Amino acid sequence: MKIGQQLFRTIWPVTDAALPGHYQVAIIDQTALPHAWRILTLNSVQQMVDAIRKMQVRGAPLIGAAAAYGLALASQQSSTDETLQAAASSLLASRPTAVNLRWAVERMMRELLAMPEALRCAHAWLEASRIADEDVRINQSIAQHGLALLQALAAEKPGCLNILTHCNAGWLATVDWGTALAPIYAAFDAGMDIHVWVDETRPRNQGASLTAWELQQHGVPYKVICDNAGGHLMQHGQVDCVIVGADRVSRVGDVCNKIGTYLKALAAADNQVPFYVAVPTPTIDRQLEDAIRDIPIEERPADEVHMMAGLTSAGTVEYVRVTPEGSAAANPAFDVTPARLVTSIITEHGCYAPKDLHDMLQRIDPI
Ligand SMILES: CSC[C@H]1O[C@H](OP(=O)(O)O)[C@H](O)[C@@H]1O
Repeated sequence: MKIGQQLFRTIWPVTDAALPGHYQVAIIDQTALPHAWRILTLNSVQQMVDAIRKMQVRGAPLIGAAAAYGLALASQQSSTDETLQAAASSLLASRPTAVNLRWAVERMMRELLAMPEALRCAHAWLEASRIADEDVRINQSIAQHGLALLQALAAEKPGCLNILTHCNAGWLATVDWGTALAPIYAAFDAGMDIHVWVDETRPRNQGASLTAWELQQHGVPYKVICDNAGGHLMQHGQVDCVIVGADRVSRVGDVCNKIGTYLKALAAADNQVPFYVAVPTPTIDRQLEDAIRDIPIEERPADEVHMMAGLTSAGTVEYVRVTPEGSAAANPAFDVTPARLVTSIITEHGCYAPKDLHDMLQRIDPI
């Protein structure tokens, strides 16, 4: 994505000046946005695990690519089965919900363990870059399929198309272009009259801090709203559709996404507002039977509920407590929206009603 005069992805390999022939991995530190732009260079799989766990790098497709690069960093130290297995286990344990991370680790390990140790390091960097490049192509395709949906909605109503989105499923959550925001960028770039309601998305505020920043950088009109305002706006005809991302989707179209998505889907159903989910096929878990029962929902630290970060008048970022000392807090990071509440799933292969997703999956080869 273009930031100022420069094109960026969210993750990329850089040559290690101190070690010719070695690479580091550069990421945008998403915990610094929107108040600071900070690039981190990672030198080891442990540093990648820490960055994923701290959500310096986040978003289902992006943590898949990050895990792939994490294995490339590990193979730079040693390419033995033991080293790679240990690295894979650490990466898988970093965040349990987004299936992309498991998908990327399994794909990398299938490739690497099948070849001689001497060839593994070079191939790891190549395969990680392939995963990153595929993500970009997938999201560009999601953008076009989603654009057609938005154009069909706009054809039915005069004036501005109001789209609500939850959390951040923009280019920051992927290698580039995003998933839920990809059709929005495509619509804006095509000259459509659109406006985006941006759910702040407590407790980490990925909407208020990341989606708002992305849309501002691109010039897309938006308003940040508190998470509880969406239902009211839908009741008053101010939302023409909802588009969200996903962290794991079952083959029948149950959607696991950031906490609060389910409540938006309920409000959308109650107000006949189309509810779209943008899903690259690596986010679909073909083995998943019962999403509510079987998807591991990450429980994140209680401090994410107790504390909030903000910019002081002096221009420094400080954390403040918003709950009484000694309070307990629960912090499930995701919830599951049943397929019955999903209007259409936007994939790189086209848009599908949940009931048609399984047939599509039968026709395409997993990547
Ligand atoms: C296209 S990103 C999908 C998904 O990932 C985000 O989770 P997190 O910010 O915790 O990494 C969020 O649920 C997005 O909708």
